[in-house]
Amino acid sequence: MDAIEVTDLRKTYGDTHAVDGVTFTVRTGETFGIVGHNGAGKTTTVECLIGLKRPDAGTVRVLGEDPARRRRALAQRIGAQLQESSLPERIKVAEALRMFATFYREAADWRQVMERWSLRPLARKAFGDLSGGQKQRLMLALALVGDPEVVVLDELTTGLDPIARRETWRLVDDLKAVGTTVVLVSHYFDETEALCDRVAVFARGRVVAMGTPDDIIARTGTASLEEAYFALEGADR
Ligand SMILES: Nc1ncnc2c1ncn2[C@@H]1O[C@H](COP(=O)(O)OP(=O)(O)OP(=O)(O)O)[C@@H](O)[C@H]1O
Repeated sequence: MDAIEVTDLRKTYGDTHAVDGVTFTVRTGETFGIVGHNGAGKTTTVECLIGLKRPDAGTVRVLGEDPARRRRALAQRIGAQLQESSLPERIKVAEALRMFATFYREAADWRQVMERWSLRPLARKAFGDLSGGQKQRLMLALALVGDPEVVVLDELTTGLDPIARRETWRLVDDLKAVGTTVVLVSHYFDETEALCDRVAVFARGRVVAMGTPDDIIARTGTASLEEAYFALEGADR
């Protein structure tokens, strides 16, 4: 069974067709990229995947369930690191991990998660005192403490310096290695190209290309996913 099936998804805000007939599937164990520029409909799509938004039309199935109806049950099986997600400034790293573990019926051992994501030296540090990269590492660990089958990462490395970005990429590679299904939302084409098995390129609420980064690059006769995007985006207008 595919981990995620999205068919003809539509979501409108007033006159804005934020998501305008999007179809894709994510295979179990795959790292799937949703890439596109600001306002392309990426976040709205993932909000529908995790049940935060209800589609106007189309169907969404995550692990065989409808997130709009089964959000609470699915929350036990999906880990999400969302754009601009945050924590209280004073909460300590270990405290946050311990607290998040209580949200899940079958959580991972939070101490092991802390160890695995190299957070032990920061255990007693307050969230507000962490660097951008450390905060991101903690948010990623929190998304994983429920031992999820599917992980959704939205704009994982926005605002990070190049070193912290590369470090975060390695963490995503580690996730892939243990067979977790990952949906990676990004407006960085290099990141998507480096990390994802397959990619859906979004523009103006629609998928303008889908496939492995190599396929999309070859099909468009370009040298990178970013160049491919501009070629497709121009052709789509
Ligand atoms: N709650 C809302 N009310 C009105 N319009 C919205 C709302 N949420 C999103 N939109 C609009 O829908 C479109 C798609 O937004 P969305 O956030 O899904 O795009 P995105 O690809 O994730 O962009 P970004 O990379 O900037 O986060 C945009 O034009 C946005 O302004």
